[in-house]
Amino acid sequence: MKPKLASPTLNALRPLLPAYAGLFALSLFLPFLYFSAPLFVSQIMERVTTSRSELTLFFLAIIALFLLSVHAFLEWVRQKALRRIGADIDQRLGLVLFDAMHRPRPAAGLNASPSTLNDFNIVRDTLSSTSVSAVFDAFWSPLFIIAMALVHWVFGLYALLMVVFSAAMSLLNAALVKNDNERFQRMSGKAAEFGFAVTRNVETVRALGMLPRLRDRWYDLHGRMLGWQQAAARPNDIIAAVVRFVRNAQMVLIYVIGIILFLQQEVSTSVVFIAMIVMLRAMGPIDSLITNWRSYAGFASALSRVDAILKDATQQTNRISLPGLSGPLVVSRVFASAPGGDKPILTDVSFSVAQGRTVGIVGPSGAGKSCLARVLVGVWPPRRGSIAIGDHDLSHWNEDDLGQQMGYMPQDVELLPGTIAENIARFDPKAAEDSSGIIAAAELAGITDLIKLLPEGYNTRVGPGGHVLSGGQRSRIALARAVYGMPSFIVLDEPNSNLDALAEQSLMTMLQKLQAMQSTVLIVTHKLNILNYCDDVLVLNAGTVQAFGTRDQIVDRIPRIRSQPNLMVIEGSAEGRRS
Ligand SMILES: Nc1ncnc2c1ncn2[C@@H]1O[C@H](COP(=O)(O)OP(=O)(O)OP(=O)(O)O)[C@@H](O)[C@H]1O
Repeated sequence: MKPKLASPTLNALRPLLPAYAGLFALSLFLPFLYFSAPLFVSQIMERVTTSRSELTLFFLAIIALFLLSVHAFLEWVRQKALRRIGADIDQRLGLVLFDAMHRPRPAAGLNASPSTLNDFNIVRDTLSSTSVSAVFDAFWSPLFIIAMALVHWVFGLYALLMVVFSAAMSLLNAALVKNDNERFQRMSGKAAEFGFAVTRNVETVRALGMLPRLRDRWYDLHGRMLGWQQAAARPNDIIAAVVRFVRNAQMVLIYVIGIILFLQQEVSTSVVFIAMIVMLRAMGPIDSLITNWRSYAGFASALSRVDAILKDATQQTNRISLPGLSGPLVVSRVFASAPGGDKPILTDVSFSVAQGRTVGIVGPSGAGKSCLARVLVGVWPPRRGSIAIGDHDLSHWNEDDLGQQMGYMPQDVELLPGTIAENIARFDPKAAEDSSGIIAAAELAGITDLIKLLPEGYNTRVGPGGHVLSGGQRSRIALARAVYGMPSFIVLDEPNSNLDALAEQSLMTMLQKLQAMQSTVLIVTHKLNILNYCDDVLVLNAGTVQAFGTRDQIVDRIPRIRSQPNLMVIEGSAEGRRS
């Protein structure tokens, strides 16, 4: 069995090893071809200048041009291979990463940021760019040193000393800038996220006169980021200057060594010339590794962030797809907190709902109602306890299959970039051929009149650059999206908070139709009129079930529910709670 690498990203790219091996083999020929031009010059100096033969010059030129064209061709093949490797990396990891970014991960929650895709671009580009060929070329530096030693051992020793010096400088540089560079990367992410949050909330920011303060705060983060970048660059600049000086000086020194050897009649002048060229070739790749340290450091930190996202990515694909959702909902002893958080939000929540019943979930702000809604639809996995529909625990389902059989409307509705039809159909490509499901969902949600008023009806585009919908219009389209496919299990989180009286009436009609269709519906609400359309009521307070029972039982037992339009704290025992 092949040993597993610590990096899940590199593990996933293992099948590309033969491609890299091919690239390495190709890189094997290139160093030899580097010698074409210097050999041509030395041959001219040795043969043509003494024989004065133009024919020799002509043949030497033909050979040199042929070798140079082979060199150019192999370089082109190498670039093409690298580009193909880049496309392959994208194919292998692009979808997996996008998927993993949007799934909850037990250890870290859902904390992928928009810059994660940028990190992936850095990883892909580095692994398919000249950064790779530079490493391969550097691998051949010892060959050049041997070549120099074959010419004369003094040249070999000198080249070896130079390579060791440059490598030591490179390692020293990496060690000196490591911490500052990591701080720079972290601060760069923070500044970008802060700027992104301000851009997203620009209207509130301007309306409340917050722009100057937020600008200053962003500039503070930005300034700190630049500070760490400069701190990381400082040792690098000094080392780069030293390396540059040594690089320039080494040409002088090799000439001095060469001429001394020439004076001692140990080598010819053309050999000194070749030694100088070979020296350049030996040092070139190592110099470029040192100069490119920033891109290698950027690659390492981008790789570690992509690795963190991919670590738990395999869990989802292992789950099986189960048959359709049907049967009672049984929530038993559920404890939950936000993904990646420790603070308990739901504590020991248990209740069961027979199929086809409509349950109103009420309770004061911060009681955990939205958290319960998220747990019920599986986007927040419970810490402990189980949620089952029929005979199946929801945690055993494949998340995507489960989602397609459920309806969910979140508290803050945001539609995705696309048409109204695509949003209602949850971007199901089959809906483009058969729109009956979209129309049925729109009719059930009572939004056909609303759609008729839109500039291009179902084909109206929403999202950046598209038609701007009002909050109420968005909520109503999200309702149609929730009932698309006539799911038998639906969770609606404050569906009527943005609705006018007419739209609220459509919602009530929809609830009645869903009851007739035997769909189980759970509605989080602050507006108590909706309870008239519920069979059961669950009262949540401070993350625990305070009361659960039939509507009449609960509403009669807690008179304050009726009298308070905005339910604050509901008093009463948890009697009548089913578990
Ligand atoms: N994404 C989150 N990360 C961490 N904590 C969260 C998150 N969302 C909610 N909480 C916390 O969970 C608790 C319950 O929040 P929740 O949104 O479920 O309340 P709610 O009953 O729906 O309130 P409201 O009626 O105001 O919508 C709150 O204390 C909140 O701070």
